[in-house]
Amino acid sequence: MKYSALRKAVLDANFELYESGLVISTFGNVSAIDRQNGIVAIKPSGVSYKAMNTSDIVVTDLDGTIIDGDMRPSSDLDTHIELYKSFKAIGAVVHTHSFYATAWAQSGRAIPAMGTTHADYFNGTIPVTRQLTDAEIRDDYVRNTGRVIAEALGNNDPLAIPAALVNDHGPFCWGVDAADAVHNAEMLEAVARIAFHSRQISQESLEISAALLDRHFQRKHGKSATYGQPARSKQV
Ligand SMILES: O=C(CO)[C@@H](O)[C@H](O)COP(=O)(O)O
Repeated sequence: MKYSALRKAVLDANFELYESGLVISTFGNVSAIDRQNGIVAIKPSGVSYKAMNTSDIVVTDLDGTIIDGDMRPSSDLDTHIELYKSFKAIGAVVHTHSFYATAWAQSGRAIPAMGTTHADYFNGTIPVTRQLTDAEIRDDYVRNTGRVIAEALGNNDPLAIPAALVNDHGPFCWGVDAADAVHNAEMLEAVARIAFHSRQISQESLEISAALLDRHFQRKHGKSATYGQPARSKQV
């Protein structure tokens, strides 16, 4: 089978996503990009995770044209492709409807860095996008979803804040490869849950100091990492 290594990595990441409990039914999807060959491998649309196998993973070019595979690619393909074009350092994209992150997204609220758990994985506020206009929903909706994510990240390093909450919809995460992107989706859901309950307890919006944010993020992902952690921003 062609593109078997990329397909297998994407299949395994989709299985991990399902086993993590971040998705139910056919919600969500994982893709990865091979930038050298200009191809994307993505979950097929509407297929049960339990029934998926390597040959079901659909391979497209960066225009979204299917180059190998018998099934329809995920309905979110154009969002994934838009993120690959906007964020050159990422190697994979994950979309979920995980409960807490989706609740923050549907509420139109960004998740501020309320504590060190957040700071360990996200170097600042996890942004929420603006709502799409009726025209953006009518024309090129899926690609426009990717555009408002890139807009919400602004000048932030996408590997330092590897997630965004799409208003009215749900979270998109990314990483250097499919396993990293799924891990970031798991960390996002944990942070979203802690943030929800922290705000319920405190009845106000909390935010840690820039010094504490930087200390925690840098010690896990910065150049001075002492734990031998791979630098998250390795190029793909
Ligand atoms: O966001 C949505 C639906 O709201 C989609 O992500 C579905 O959750 C999964 O669609 P497929 O990947 O099966 O096409």
